Amino acid sequence: MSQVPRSSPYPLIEVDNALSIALSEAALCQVTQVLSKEALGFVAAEHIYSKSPFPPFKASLKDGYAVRHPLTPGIKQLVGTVTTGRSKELPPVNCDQAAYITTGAPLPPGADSVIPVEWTLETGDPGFVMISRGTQVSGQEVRQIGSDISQGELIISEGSYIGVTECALLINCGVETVQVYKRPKVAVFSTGNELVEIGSSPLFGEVYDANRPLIIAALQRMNIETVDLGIVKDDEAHVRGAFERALELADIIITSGGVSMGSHDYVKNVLEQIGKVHFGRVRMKPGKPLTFATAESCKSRSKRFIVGLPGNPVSCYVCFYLLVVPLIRKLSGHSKPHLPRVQAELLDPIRLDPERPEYHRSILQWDFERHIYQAKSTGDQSSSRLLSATKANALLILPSENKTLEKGALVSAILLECDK
Ligand SMILES: Nc1nc2c(c(=O)[nH]1)N[C@H]1C(S)=C(S)[C@@H](COP(=O)(O)OP(=O)(O)OC[C@H]3O[C@@H](n4cnc5c(N)ncnc54)[C@H](O)[C@@H]3O)O[C@H]1N2
Ligand code: MOO
Repeated sequence: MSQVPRSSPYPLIEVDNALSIALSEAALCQVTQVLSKEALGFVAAEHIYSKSPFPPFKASLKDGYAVRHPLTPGIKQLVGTVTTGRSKELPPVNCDQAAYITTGAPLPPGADSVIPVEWTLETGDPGFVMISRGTQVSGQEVRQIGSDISQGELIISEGSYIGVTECALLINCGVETVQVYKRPKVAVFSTGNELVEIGSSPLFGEVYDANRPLIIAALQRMNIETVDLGIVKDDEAHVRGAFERALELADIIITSGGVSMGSHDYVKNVLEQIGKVHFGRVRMKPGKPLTFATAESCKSRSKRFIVGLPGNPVSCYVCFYLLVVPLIRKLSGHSKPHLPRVQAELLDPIRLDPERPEYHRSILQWDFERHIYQAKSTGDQSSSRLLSATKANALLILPSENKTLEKGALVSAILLECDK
């Protein structure tokens, strides 16, 4: 035990500094081509332009009668019917004629305007219609070609996230395939002699490995491919072996546990041997021993990013959203790697930590009368109490000060589980 270091060799750096170090190390991944209908969750690696105008033809905005402006009220001869889809060709509509048309159908030749059915009456003769109000302008109730999106218009910029509406937009504009950034692949392992898998019975001193399932679930939610490397024993050879394997398998390696000052905390030592540790302590609560390193794979000589998350489950969770999520977003091509932040009003007084800024788990709710977010604490913030994270949708960023923030105080909050 006398060999245990009494102080950490790693300077305690500020959170913003830690984030900028990690993000400046992260270079963009490679580009790949995917089908637009399968592009959900990727980031565009090119500016994308519309292949066709939308609408691609002059389309009726109403169910009614296609006519030619100027049209005065009166009885008009019906030349046919145009519905959506491929209608049979009609003779050109002249000034005294009309064609029945449904919403979204293409205007027949000669017609430039539409009279809604509400402005018409039946005549008793199916070959004629009574128009009670004439046209005011040419093009009334008509969507012009390209009026929504013109051909060649920029629809998605490079670096933008492709969400549900962007996928639909690509298809709307005839774009079949897109260039996107490849998402990084992530290997995950937990370290700890005390850890057992759920399904086995823990003996005295053992606990279930909750962090690995937490990290893997959060990665799956982000559509990130994961490699599960299981639980690794707290000894140098096993930890080193796990890192060496992981370096060949994934772009990012995330571990939990073994990063503080204990006699069995080997993660930092091993990282010093296989790569470069950029930081090993961050002034934040929870998550002080958060560690970030880079290394190279032996075979491909590719740069790998390694995040050693602290073992306490809530510290692991907070550090995942604070550092790992922006890192993955940056490596996935996001032009804005950070999760969005909003301002919120405290619903309860909170005692601040005088030494470390706290990332306080909170439930944000919208106040419909005052149009602001209100933040409700999830209670006891112990770094082992996962209950403090279960209902949280935000992390309040509380400054380090020796005082209590009163109810009603305004604080910044990081929104969790946001894709865009
Ligand atoms: N002398 C000091 N001791 C500690 C310091 C310090 O600065 N000086 N920092 C403390 C802080 S802050 C944290 S956070 C923890 C983090 O330590 P480790 O990353 O080394 O984590 P472990 O010691 O391996 O485990 C801590 C705790 O978490 C439980 N754990 C670990 N892994 C898992 C898992 N996968 N699933 C569920 N629970 C897990 C473990 O059983 C321990 O109870 O260090 C403090 N110590
Ligand atoms: O920083 Mo540790 O994460 O407080 O428990």
